[in-house]
Amino acid sequence: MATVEGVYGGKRFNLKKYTFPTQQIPRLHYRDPEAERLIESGQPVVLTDSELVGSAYHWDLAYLCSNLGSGQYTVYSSENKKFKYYDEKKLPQNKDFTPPTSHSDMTFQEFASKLKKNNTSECLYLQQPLNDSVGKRVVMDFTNFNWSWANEQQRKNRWGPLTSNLLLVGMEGVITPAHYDEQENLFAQIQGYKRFLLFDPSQFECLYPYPIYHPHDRQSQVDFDNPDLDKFPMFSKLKGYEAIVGPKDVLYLPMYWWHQVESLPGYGETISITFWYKAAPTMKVVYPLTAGQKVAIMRNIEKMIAEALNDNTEMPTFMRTMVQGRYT
Ligand SMILES: O=C(O)C(=O)[C@H]1CC[C@@H](C(=O)O)C1
Ligand SMILES: [Zn+2]
Repeated sequence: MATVEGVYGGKRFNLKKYTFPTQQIPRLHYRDPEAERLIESGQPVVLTDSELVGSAYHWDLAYLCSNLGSGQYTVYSSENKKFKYYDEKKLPQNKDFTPPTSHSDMTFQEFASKLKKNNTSECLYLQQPLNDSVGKRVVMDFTNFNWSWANEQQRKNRWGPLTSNLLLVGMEGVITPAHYDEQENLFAQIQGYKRFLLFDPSQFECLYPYPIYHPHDRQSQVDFDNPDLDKFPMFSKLKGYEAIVGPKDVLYLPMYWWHQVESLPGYGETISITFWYKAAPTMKVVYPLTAGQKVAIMRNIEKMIAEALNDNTEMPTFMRTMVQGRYT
C-alpha cells in the first residue's frame, strides 16, 4: 500500500495514498472570524478549543464501561474493516442485496471485552445514539457539553433541530466509506485519530452514488482502493480535501459534503460524538443554486420518477431514455 506523510495539527502521520489529489482544510480556533465565515458559507473546517464535548474528554473504554449502564448498544461487525452504511428500510425492495456488515445489540461491557480480545479477526464498530439509558455520570457529562456554543451555531447558521448525538467507538483501522449526509454535522473527536477525506458536493459526478431506492443510497459505488474507471470514468477527475481530527478537535462537516472516515491505525480505538442538525427550511431560493441544492433537486426527481414508475427495474431504461443522445 503506497503511503504519504502528512502533518496535521503539528503531528506527523503516515497515510494511505489514494489516486486523487487532496488539500488540507483549515484548522482554526473556534472563535476565529474565519472559522465562523467558513461555517456560515457551508465549508468544512477543523475547530480547536471549542470544548464542545469538554465534559467528555475523560471518556475512555474503562469509564464508559463503568458509566454507560447495562443498556443495549448497536455494534456493527465487518470482515474487511469497511463499514458501508445501508438503509434497512430499503431491504424489502432489494431482495438480492447482501448487507456488507452484520450488527447485534450488546452491553457496552460485552463490546469492550470483545475489543480487548485482540485475537478477534472481525472488526467492530459501536454506533449508538446517546439516550437516557446511560448512567447518571454520563448524563451529567452530556448536560455539560458546550451547548451554548452549539446552540449559537445552530441559530446563526439557521440549522434545523438537533436530531441525534451518535456515540461512535471504533477499532483502529475501521473505515466508513465515502458518502454524504443530508444533515449538518459538528463531529467531536474524544479519543484516537480519524482521517476525513472530504469532497465538495459538486464532485457528485465523480463519485457515482447508488440509486436513491438502493440500501446504499447516498454512498459512493466506487471502491477507493481499486476504482473501476471503465464503469466510473469521472472518478479520475476527483479532487478532494482532507483533515485529521484528534482528541478535542471538532470538524464542521457541511450537509451534502462527501466524506470517508478512517480510524487511523496505531492510535488505539476511537471515540467520537456527532451532533447532527436537520437542514434549515429553504425560505427563498437564491440563484445561482448551490451544488448541494442541485443534489437535493436530483434526489427529488429520482424519487418522483421511481414513484411514478412504481417498478425500480424500469428506472435504468427510463433515465437513459431521458438523457441519451439528448443531454449527453
Ligand atoms: O458523522 C458522520 O457523518 C459519519 O458518517 C459517521 C458514521 C461513522 C463515523 C466514523 O467516524 O466512521 C462517521
Ligand atoms: Zn456521514
